[in-house]
Amino acid sequence: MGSGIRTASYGAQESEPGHWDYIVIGAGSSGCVMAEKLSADGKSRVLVLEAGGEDNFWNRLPKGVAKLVKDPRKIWLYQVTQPRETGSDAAEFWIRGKGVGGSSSVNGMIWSRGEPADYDAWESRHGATGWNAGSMTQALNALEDHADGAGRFSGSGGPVHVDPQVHSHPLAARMIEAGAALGLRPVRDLNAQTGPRVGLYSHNIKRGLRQSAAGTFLAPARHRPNVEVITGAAVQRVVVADGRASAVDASISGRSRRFSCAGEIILCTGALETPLLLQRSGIGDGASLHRAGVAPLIALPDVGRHMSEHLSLSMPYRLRGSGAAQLGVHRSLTGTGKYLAMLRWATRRDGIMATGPFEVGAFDNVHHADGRVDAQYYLGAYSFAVGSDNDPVPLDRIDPRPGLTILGSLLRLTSKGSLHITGPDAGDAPVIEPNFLATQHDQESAVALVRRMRRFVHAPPLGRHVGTEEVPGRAVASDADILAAFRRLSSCGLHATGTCRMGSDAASVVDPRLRVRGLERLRIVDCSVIPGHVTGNTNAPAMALAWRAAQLVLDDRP
Ligand SMILES: Cc1cc2nc3c(=O)[nH]c(=O)nc-3n(C[C@H](O)[C@H](O)[C@H](O)COP(=O)(O)OP(=O)(O)OC[C@H]3O[C@@H](n4cnc5c(N)ncnc54)[C@H](O)[C@@H]3O)c2cc1C
Repeated sequence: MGSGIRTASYGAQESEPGHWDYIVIGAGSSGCVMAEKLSADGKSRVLVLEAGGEDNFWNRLPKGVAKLVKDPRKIWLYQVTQPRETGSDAAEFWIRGKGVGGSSSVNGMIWSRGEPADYDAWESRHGATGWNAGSMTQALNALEDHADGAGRFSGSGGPVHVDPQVHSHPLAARMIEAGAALGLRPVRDLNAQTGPRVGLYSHNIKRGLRQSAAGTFLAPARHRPNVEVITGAAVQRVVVADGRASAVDASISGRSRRFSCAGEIILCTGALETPLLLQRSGIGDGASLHRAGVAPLIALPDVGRHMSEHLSLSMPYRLRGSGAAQLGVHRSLTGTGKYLAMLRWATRRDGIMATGPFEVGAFDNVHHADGRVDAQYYLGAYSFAVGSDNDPVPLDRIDPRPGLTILGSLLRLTSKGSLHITGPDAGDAPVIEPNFLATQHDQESAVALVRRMRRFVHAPPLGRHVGTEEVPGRAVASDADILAAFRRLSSCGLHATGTCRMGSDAASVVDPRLRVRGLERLRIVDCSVIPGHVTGNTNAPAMALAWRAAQLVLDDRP
């Protein structure tokens, strides 16, 4: 093996018959939107290849998220290779949704649109021509069927039902008042405003059921005669011939199959998998590919670089005082209360089981000098059994005692991470280096966030109910101690972006029409192309990105 290049162990290749105009790889938030939009006029044949399986009951029950995030059939587990502290073990795992709907089928269902200034920066700072507040607002509005109707930042009649008031509880009003006491603007709909604000989260939940990308977009599309969806099809690599993407090799039930494409191949495998899939296909940094035993075909060194994440710390508190037991939702999430809550959901499709992990949310500025939002809070009226890993939301370990959780996320970190393959096979574990808290700015932001969360929970009228802080604990008080605790106990925000960033510069991985540079007929449409910050959750932006991208693809149809 003098060249150092290993041949991936795909076994014998069987060619699949079929003449596809588009092959969409990955049926997640963006992939399902692409499949629906590209097939809608019936003129193109669309094949969707998804590594995971079909939805089940737990995907549809909103609180089913507790089971899903522990089920290896429903999630991908990516082991982070870089330890949080020098000398400690690398023990962190990142999860992503697996199966139709992708991460939208296992996520917290918080519908968060990001801020218009985020999208304007994609265009003005990152060269993503055409991607700005105007075009993304248009796409987001088109997606929505908002319970309050159409507005400047809401749509009506679209496929995704958005409800700004899914579920409330006795502590929620006090949480919102505490945020207001801190200077955050109390709002009915967190998406209708920008800037520091507090309110109930909007959710993509309809009549008590999760609205995943699979149910909303793929289900109607797959009944069309021009659409085929194959689940259990893990794509190993894109085949490049004569300067264009011509086919994909997928493993199905242990057999390797080749699917040829007459038109375009569209990667929608998410911000972690898409750069790895490109690298396995020989697209990336030449030296790094060579080290991994893959023959370099297209030199694109930024594949797998510039990874942004939202870094989060979950802080559980005990509730105190005589009325504490009535305030929290712990009784509906544990013991017999849980069964009663399930019964209520089964008969009325409402209550605590009909919502995600957190009801109350807020956006804040904790450190950036420009005053724009750089932090997000998630508040729940329960706490959980604390483990050494400080699992952010272990919904299977709810503490039966009254509690409260505030989870804070840093949204505009300046540290960038990377990921790359170590071998040619999909089974070769990648190297993942988030590089969290590498800059002074990010370190100061982490300390500011913890101090601000403490002020939040102790602000009136919430403060009088709040007792012991369980993580990191009141003894952690100096800046140095808070930073050390944050480094050790924080978790990724499940919002990775930027690993195949779009831009107008030659070093960007895709151009603003999302075409991979250096070859024809390969596009990327998922969170990996997002070039700048999203100051909020990433499901709605991923769907909006695909909504607009599908139109770009159709505009280029021969
Ligand atoms: C547990 C969790 C909770 C979250 N909570 C929220 C929330 O409340 N609100 C919010 O807005 N965002 C949330 N997010 C983030 C959001 O859901 C994701 O950012 C978004 O869904 C990503 O969309 P995507 O299309 O880029 O990728 P995904 O939706 O992850 O889709 C990728 C798809 O590709 C498939 N795939 C991967 N590799 C292959 C392969 N080799 N071959 C074939 N198929 C493959 C996967 O199985 C998956 O179906 C959460 C994410 C997670 C994981």
